[in-house]
Amino acid sequence: MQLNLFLPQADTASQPTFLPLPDAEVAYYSNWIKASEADQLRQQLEAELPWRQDTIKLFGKAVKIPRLQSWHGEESCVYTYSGLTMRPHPWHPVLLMLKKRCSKVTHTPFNSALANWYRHGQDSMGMHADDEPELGTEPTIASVSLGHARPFIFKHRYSGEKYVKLLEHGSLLIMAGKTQQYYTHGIAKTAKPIDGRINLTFRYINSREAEK
Ligand SMILES: O=C(O)CCC(=O)C(=O)O
Ligand SMILES: [Fe+2]
Repeated sequence: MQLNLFLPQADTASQPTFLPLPDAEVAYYSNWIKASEADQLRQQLEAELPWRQDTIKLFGKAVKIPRLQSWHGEESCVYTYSGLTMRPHPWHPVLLMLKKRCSKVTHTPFNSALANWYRHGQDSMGMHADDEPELGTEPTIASVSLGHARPFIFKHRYSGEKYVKLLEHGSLLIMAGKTQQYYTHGIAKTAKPIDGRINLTFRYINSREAEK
């Protein structure tokens, strides 16, 4: 049913690849944004978003998360993540432009975006699913990557099977359907001396759910 989300659009530069993940719906567009524009967007977001390094509680201890983050969207989009409640910053023009482009591809609305800046190979994101109640049961999440390509790891929650997809500069990854119910995902650290990467995940937050 949801596969029509991914019908090729006349105005998108690339055609999607559907990842061979049982129980999930994931589409990948490489070169979704052409390299010269992606370079410029990355520079602008690095310079202009109000980046911060948050602290979360892990086994009762305060730990700095290994990356910088910035949360944007409509005022009602308060988001709770690893026990951290984030109030959104207003939309940045680049985020608003990309949000509209993502909605065109997915035919779904987005009202918020989480920006993550992996400054180097030691920045990472632990395995998790974007399955908070405020995202709904089958969220469509659009993930735009800018900068050094990093392997994105999927792990099936029941079979344990892993699948790795390299998320390239200017790419778009769409996760939909039961992807969050059946898989966790994350970005591992690497000892390689690599350049930074920004990832943007566009989401739809149902603020009524968040209050329950
Ligand atoms: O950096 C990425 O590609 C993953 C980001 C992610 O999983 C998230 O923001 O929830
Ligand atoms: Fe995620």
